Amino acid sequence: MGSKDNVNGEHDTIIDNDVNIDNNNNNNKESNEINNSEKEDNIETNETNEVNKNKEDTVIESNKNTQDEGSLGDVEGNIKPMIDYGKIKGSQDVEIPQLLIDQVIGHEDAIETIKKAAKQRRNVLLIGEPGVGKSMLAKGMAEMLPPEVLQDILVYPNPEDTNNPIIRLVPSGEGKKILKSSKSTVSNYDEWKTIIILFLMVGAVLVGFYFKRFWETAIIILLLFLVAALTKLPRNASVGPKLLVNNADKRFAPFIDATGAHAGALLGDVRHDPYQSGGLGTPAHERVEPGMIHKSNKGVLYIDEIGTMNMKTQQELLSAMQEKHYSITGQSETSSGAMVRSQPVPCDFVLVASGNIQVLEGMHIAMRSRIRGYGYEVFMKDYMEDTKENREKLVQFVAQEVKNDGRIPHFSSSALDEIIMEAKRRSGKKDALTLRLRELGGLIRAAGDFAKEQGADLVTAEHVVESKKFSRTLEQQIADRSIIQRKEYSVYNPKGGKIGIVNGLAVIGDRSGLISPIAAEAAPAQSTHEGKIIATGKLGEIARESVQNVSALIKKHTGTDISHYDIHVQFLQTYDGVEGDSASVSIAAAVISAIEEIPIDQTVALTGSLSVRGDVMPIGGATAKIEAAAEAGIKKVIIPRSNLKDVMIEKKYEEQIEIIPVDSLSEVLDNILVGGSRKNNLVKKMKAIGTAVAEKVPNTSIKGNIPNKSN
Ligand SMILES: Nc1ncnc2c1ncn2[C@@H]1O[C@H](COP(=O)(O)OP(=O)(O)OP(=O)(O)O)[C@@H](O)[C@H]1O
Repeated sequence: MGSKDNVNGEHDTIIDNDVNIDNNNNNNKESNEINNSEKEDNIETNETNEVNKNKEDTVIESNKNTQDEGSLGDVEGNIKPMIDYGKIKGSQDVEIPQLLIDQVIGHEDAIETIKKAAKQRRNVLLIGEPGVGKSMLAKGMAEMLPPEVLQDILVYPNPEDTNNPIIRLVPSGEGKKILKSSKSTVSNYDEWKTIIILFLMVGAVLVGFYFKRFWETAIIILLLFLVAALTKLPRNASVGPKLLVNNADKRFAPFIDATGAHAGALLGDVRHDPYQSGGLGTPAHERVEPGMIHKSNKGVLYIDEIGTMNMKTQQELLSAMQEKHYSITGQSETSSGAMVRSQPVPCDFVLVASGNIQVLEGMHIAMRSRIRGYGYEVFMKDYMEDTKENREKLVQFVAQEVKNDGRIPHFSSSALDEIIMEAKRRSGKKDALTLRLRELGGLIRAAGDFAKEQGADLVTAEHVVESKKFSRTLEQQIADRSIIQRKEYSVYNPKGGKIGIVNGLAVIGDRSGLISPIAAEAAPAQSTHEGKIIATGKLGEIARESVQNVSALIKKHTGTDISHYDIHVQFLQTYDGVEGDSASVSIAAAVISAIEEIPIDQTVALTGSLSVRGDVMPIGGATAKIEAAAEAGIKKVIIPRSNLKDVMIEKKYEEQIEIIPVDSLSEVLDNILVGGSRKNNLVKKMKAIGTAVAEKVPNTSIKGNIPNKSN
């Protein structure tokens, strides 16, 4: 991009790269090589210079902007730390708060709500992107619930009805003691029984020998043996309770993650016992298994993606929440466990449900209403403001991640700077830092692993930068490969000018840019009434819409009625899932180029969403798109002006690509079409579209162009 050069006044203006194509050759639809000659039609010279001067202003401004926000260095090249580290040399010097809730970064409002909910034992629904800290908040909430109210739950045999085991609650820690004493009672009884029988057997042998009555002695011994064996069998009456929930020695209220749990694990179950008939099997109470709702009694039950849980289970969960106790029974109807139903087991938990916004669709309507009525709903942020305090919090986050991982070295201040910078880039916004911290944690671990591999004691900025290369997401890897493939098969070629072909830009996944060439062809309509827009593939709808949007503008300002044409639009080698709205400006440019037979500069790539008025509206993923264009060898990239503040390209791309922010379609055409008077005539006419926008944004290149009323 040459940002520093430009700031220092040594900017390469786009005049240098501007190209002229002989107007007389414009009827020829074949590719035209761009030449760097200064041949301009005299009539157009003054205006072109004006346009180019304005372009310079615009480019300088854009580069300044990315310089300010996207670089660690200042204009002189001095490295400016992201925060004032003071005495802190690295993450090893950063204090980590004791409580988990204080380790959660960037969700002040959500933390406030969680604290309130913990105090009043309210349910909470957390909605947000993956990896922003939802389960961390839920765990933090459990730490805030009072542990002194915890109870142990025991299940006893019911002598009156063996299929209805008895439930008993005792203060936490008592359960273990009861179990121990009942076990020792049983074992003492067994020991005494064995000693007495042995004693009787020895006595019988001695008496038998003394009186020489061997047959009688043998029979007595056999009988004693039988008695011993039979008294072992019916254990039911003598065995003690089973400890269902043990909260002994717990410092905090339980946090149970029931994400993806099936009904048995969630609600409790009674195990099947094939030998239970005839009283020979395991007693019913010993087969009772607690559910997560019981284990989380007096604590937090956390369920991520609650909408994926089946409705029946959600309904049961709801009744457990309402009643605060739930009897345990066998979940499988065909199992002997289904005959058993325990007395109600307490399950007084606080529910923290979470997921992304789609999760609401699968959520039981009464469950949502219950949370709303007896709790709070929180929409989590995925970025926080880029302030000094928040940067410091990110440093704390790095220290936490290093400590939690336990296998990587600490981060030096330069590495911390690099992480803050990456958080900025990943937010996709100028004044923001990402809160998708699980993924940022991935980069921290990758950089740590790399530093360790290199035998370093501290992670440095270089380690972070290097590790970004091998910790690329799948989408980034797909995008990289597609760039190579497309280059190999000449799907696009960043050279010269071509009629009807434009280098569009798209995003796959979260933040991976992709060159998406679009081809348009215009032929006189076959139908006598009206031309057709023929667009293929998944993005056909967007193509049609885009051409329709632009048709009124073209007719009004160029006099060309596109309904006299059949227009074909094709996305060359486009992947499924490429988001398409940002292609609308590109499609419009390709169609205008095809109709007007003016070539498009292939060294330029383009992104933007087009309004019916011809305004270029903001799009997502500006940074990723610009970086993809630079990777693909593109020299200039046109983006909506309103996206300029979001641009934070990596330093290595800054020298490679020039960013041209625009407001209107006419500016797009001005920057992307090549040619002399033909192009200039068209742009001049199209300028009329942008006038309204120019009034709003005075520093655009539209200055001085008056709408041509004659058109
Ligand atoms: N706001 C945050 N503050 C501190 N650490 C965070 C934050 N968000 C995420 N992390 C880190 O990322 C890890 C994963 O976060 P967590 O499991 O809470 O995300 P989540 O929103 O529940 O994700 P998912 O919906 O995919 O389960 C945490 O253990 C922590 O290391």
